[in-house]
This record gives sequence, C-alpha cells and structure tokens, in this order.
Amino acid sequence: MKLVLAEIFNSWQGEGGSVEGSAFGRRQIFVRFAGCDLNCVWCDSRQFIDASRVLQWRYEVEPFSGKFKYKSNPASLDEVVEVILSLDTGDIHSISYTGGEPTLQIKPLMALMERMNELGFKNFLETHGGFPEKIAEIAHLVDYASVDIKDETARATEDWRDLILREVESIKVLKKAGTKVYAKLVVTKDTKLENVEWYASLLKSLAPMVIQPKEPIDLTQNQLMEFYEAAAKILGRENVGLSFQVHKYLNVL
Ligand SMILES: C[S@@+](CC[C@H](N)C(=O)[O-])C[C@H]1O[C@@H](n2cnc3c(N)ncnc32)[C@H](O)[C@@H]1O
Ligand SMILES: Nc1nc2[nH]cc(C(=O)O)c2c(=O)[nH]1
Ligand code: SF4
Ligand SMILES: [Mg+2]
Repeated sequence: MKLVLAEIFNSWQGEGGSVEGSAFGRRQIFVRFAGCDLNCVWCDSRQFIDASRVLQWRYEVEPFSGKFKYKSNPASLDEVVEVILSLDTGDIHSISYTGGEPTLQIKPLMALMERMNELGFKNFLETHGGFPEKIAEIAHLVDYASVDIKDETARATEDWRDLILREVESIKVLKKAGTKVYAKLVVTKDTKLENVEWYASLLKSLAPMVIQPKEPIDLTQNQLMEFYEAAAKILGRENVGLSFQVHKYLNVL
C-alpha cells in the first residue's frame, strides 16, 4: 500500500472552535496527504496540490522543533505508522488526516485509519467533502470530521453549488456512521449573506457550523457578526461558532 504525502507533524489542532465534534486545542498528529482536485484561491497548502510535484514528504523529528527529515514519495504504510508512533507525545487526542485532499487516496487512507484505530488512536478527518461515495467507504473508521463548505468566493471549482450539495451529502454519510461531524465555512470580504443563509439552511438539524475567516483576515467585524447572526437564526444558537487558524498566531505547524 503506497501513500503520497506532504508531511507528518505533531501540533495542536488550531481550527474548529468550540462546536460539537471540534478537536480545537487538542494535541494531534497530522498526516498531510499530497494532491487535491480543487483550487481554493486562499489555500494555504497549495504547494501540495499537484501530487506529481511532491517528490518528497517530510516529518518533524521533534514536535515544534522545526527540524525535519525527508523521505521519497510514495511512502509505505509501515514507514508512515512508524513515523506517527515516533511523534506520539502520549497526549494525542486523535490523528488528523488532511492535505491536499486525503479522500483522493481513499484506499491508502482507509488502510492507515484501520492501523491507527487498531493501535488505539481516534481518527479525525479534514476534508472538502466533495466525494460522499468515497467517504462512505471510510465513514465507519472516522471518529471526528471537519467538512469544509466551500463558499462561492473560494472559487474552488466551476460548479460550486453542486460541490456544496456533495459536501452536505458527505456530512449526512458521516453522521449516519456515528462520526462527530461539523461543517467549516471559510468566509471572505466578498462572501454574500444570502449564501451564508443557504448553507445554514442545508445544515439545519444536521450538523453545527463554524465560521472561519480566511487568513489573512480581510472581512470586517461587522460582516462576521452579520454572518454569525444569520447562521444562528437558522441553525440555532447552539450550532454556530467562530473558528480562527490559531496555529498561525502561535507560529506552529
Ligand atoms: C488545507 S485544507 C486540507 C483539507 C481539505 N482539502 C479541505 O479543504 O478541507 C485544511 C483546512 O485549512 C483551511 N484553510 C486553508 N487555507 C486557509 C486560509 N487561507 N484561511 C483559512 N482557512 C484555510 C481549509 O478551509 C480547511 O478547513
Ligand atoms: N495546527 C494546525 N491545525 C490545523 N487544523 C487544520 C489544519 C489543516 O491544514 O488541515 C491544520 C494545520 O495545518 N495545523
Ligand atoms: S480543497 Fe483543501 S487542499 Fe484543496 S485547494 Fe481547497 S483548501 Fe486547499
Ligand atoms: Mg493547515
């Protein structure tokens, strides 16, 4: 089984805020997969989008050390498990599978999730949710999931409305499998209020939603308050929260 990776590191989950299913502030080991089929204009991992150009993957030899070792892609399952275990600081809440888009490598992802589950770790999936049929293959192995809602201003793909509907479908699949799942909406200064209302109406009685400003932040406090208020009116005050990429302020991976 081969995996095409970008990096593996131990850090705090910097996103997700305080909604049910979030692992915000928890210690995680992150496995970042290379390759993505979308192209969000604000993606902070765009160097890993074209997997064919990610010839090596790296892992941090010591958490927060900023010191890395490099290995050639593709990685074997055993060497990935070995690196994850070498980064285990004993306080790990879950393993975060992110990317790039991890579900593009669904079989290797499934094999790794199975191994980490057998080793007693919880699995946290960070996904754009565009492939509900692939997510259905691994949902039983996913303890927690953050599913992005790609706002129109992400310009992630041509048919952005269809992508949103597939993301909501993925949330339904995960929920049905017993995963603690929440939606993450990255907003920008150009995000339209009526779109926030549409996303919230799709998520009503399904999953909570965090509103995460695109970094670097470009929208006003007033806009953030407006989006939050509109979402809370539709989803209920218990089901909305803010999320910021706190790791960027802590200057950690
Ligand atoms: C790099 S993506 C990888 C996982 C998956 N492809 C996805 O988009 O959800 C991980 C998370 O980082 C967030 N993210 C990436 N760039 C960002 C930025 N500039 N500002 C805010 N969030 C960002 C995405 O919204 C997503 O929730
Ligand atoms: N610390 C930290 N928290 C994160 N939450 C989501 C991330 C991601 O890139 O998936 C991420 C990340 O890259 N670093
Ligand atoms: S889906 Fe995720 S990895 Fe892909 S471009 Fe968007 S933010 Fe980046
Ligand atoms: Mg990140």
